[in-house]
Amino acid sequence: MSYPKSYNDTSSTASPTSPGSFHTRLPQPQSTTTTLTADSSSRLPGPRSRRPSVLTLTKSSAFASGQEQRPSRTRTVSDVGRIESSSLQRTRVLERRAAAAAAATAAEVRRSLLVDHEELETTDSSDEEKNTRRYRASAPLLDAYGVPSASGVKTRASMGALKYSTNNTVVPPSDLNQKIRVCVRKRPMNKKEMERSEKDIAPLLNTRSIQINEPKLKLDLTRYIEQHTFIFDDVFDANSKNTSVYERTAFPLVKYMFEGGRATCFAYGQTGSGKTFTMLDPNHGLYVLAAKDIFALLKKPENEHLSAWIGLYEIYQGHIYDLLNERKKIYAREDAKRNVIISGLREYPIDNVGNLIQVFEFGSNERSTGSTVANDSSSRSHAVLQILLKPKNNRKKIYGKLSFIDLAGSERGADRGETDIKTRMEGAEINKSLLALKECIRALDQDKRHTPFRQSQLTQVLKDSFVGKSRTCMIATISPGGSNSEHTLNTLRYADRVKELKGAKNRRGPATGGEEGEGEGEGEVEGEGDEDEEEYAEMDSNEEYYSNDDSDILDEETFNVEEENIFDVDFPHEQDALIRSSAFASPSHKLADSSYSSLDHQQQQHHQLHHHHQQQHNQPHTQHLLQQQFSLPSHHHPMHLGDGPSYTSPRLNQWGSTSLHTASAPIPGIIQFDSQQMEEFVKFHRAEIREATDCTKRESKLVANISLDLSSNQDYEGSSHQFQKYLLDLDDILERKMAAVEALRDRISETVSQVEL
Ligand SMILES: Nc1ncnc2c1ncn2[C@@H]1O[C@H](COP(=O)(O)OP(=O)(O)OP(=O)(O)O)[C@@H](O)[C@H]1O
Repeated sequence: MSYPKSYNDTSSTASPTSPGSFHTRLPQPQSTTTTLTADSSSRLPGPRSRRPSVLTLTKSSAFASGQEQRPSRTRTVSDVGRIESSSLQRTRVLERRAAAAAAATAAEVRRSLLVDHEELETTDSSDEEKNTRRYRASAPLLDAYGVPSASGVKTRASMGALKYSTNNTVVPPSDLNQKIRVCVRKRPMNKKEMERSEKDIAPLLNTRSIQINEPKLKLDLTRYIEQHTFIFDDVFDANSKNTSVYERTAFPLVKYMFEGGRATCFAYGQTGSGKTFTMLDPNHGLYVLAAKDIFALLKKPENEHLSAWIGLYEIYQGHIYDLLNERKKIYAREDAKRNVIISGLREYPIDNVGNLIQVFEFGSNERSTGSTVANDSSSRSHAVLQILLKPKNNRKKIYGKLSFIDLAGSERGADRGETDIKTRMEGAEINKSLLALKECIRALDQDKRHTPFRQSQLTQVLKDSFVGKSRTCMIATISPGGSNSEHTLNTLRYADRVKELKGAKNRRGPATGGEEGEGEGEGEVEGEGDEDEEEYAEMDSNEEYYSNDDSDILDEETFNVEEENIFDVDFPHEQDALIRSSAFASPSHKLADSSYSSLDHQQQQHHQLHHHHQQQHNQPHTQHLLQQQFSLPSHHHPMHLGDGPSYTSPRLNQWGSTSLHTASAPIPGIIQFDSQQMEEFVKFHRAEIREATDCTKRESKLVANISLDLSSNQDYEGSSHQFQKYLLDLDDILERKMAAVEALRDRISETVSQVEL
């Protein structure tokens, strides 16, 4: 097992068993202390002295070498007590100093781990000996409990970055009323794993953090362990019962449902990691425990007007099938108030747990399962059990809703042992929908204006669990065995990405409502159109924007397609100004299209930039024009500001005092750009960056999709067709990108040509 560098550093100076190791762990003084003697040590002021270890060594070595020149005196009986008490005192002083020094060292370690990111980053790659994963510099600052402080979150804070400090620390329980909670459940070792004598690689550090000891192999085939530590809202150990998992996951959602909310509890994880066991086990799955509470709550006088209904369906290969109605194919649609309705879904009124279990068991026999390497009865579909609360006098109205989702396994096709096309297609579809789900949760947690519900059937049917008055609890299930380490890490990273965005949200300031996460435009009552709903419609017409991705293929670390663009964030007003600007639409670049004003801004920009591209052959080449314009003696060239007088630098006037040059006092050879001209150029440049960035995003999605298609499509003709389409799309994107760059270059020449030298 390896430890973070700083830990090693602090403990490596002496073997724990060596004499004086207690002292030698203390920070060493800069200078040597050979002049110190035992006598002088006792005169040292306590708090400032940090030299006991050296003192001890110095003293003994001095005695040993006979250099000590103290006058000898015979010990008397009266000395005994004095000596003992002084040595006791000295021991106490040393202990106090050691404790203070250890605390200082720990603080130093903590600081170096959490604050000095640069140092961490640089040691990361080189420090192979430590074999401990370093995390991104975006790690949040931690409070005393190792929990990120809201103010300290710098960027997209990875909860996984909370490291090292969590070991054996008591952490406060997380808030049960958060809009999104992410928990982890570890299952016990199964028979096969025990037979293989696999090690448990996922020890819990406390109730909220878990460590993964990933077995790795160096190039020279030496084995080593890489440690990863994650923090979540709750982490449940292998011996946790479903009841304790329920208390902190689904139970708060049940209460919320009775407040009129829509809630979703879903399990995500590798095949065989315990999703079905956790969610839908007929004896003690969370849905059974929830049902008990729901029926108990329904008996309360204040809920007498409500009744419970259940529906059970699966999403398989992008289609929805009613499991309580002979797998009839059904469809998701929206009602007039934009509530998601599973049209044709058979719902059963239920008033006791026995009935519920009976109905559920009947339905789950219909579910699509298959055998995988890891699980003999693996779910090949997402199963959704929805419990609706409806007013007794109005069956059509939904008061509250709780969905339990048992997702299909999250691992890669190859790992599922998918050999035939059907199974591979299933796997591809599963991966797409899981990525879509993650994107929706992210968008939800960030209160993004657009949530990509249309990306998959899964997110589409869950839309109303995401918008408005909604809450979500994700339970990431993991297997503890070493053979699953890669999947376990993938699962935890997926969960971590969902969780980490809470940091981004918190950074924008606390919620203003009574409950956490409900202050930002939430709390709408059932059926009321909210902002998200309106935007949902808006995004419907723009499906192209949300192409499908596959989490195994799209490298999100490298390119996060949902990341905010700093250029949009910092200067949101500029785009409008740019479009309205007459300078932007200069005669040569105005759109001939009469529908110009009805195009959205992005399209307008695209058209303008594209138009530039088409016109480039009629225009003098930028470089040529620049050469013409800037064909000045070198000391007058604007690129050689150091050689000539600086436009803004202070200059001595005739009386020897300094004066600033202004535009009204032109300097020979320096182009006098109009301030408006400069501003507009910068805006244009920003537009070009946006366009290029958008193109790059599209490229990234395109390559993700083709990778997915190629890996899941075994039909040669189909693949060629997909590939051809990919090439055409790529060509379009590249043309747009080049048009943007060319337009910018044209703009440079245009700007330069408009000024007088
Ligand atoms: N916490 C647990 N305690 C005891 N047994 C468990 C636990 N979790 C899972 N198991 C057992 O592990 C096996 C696999 O679990 P389960 O079928 O729930 O996995 P899964 O994640 O739903 O798999 P798939 O994605 O393939 O459907 C089952 O036999 C189940 O009883």
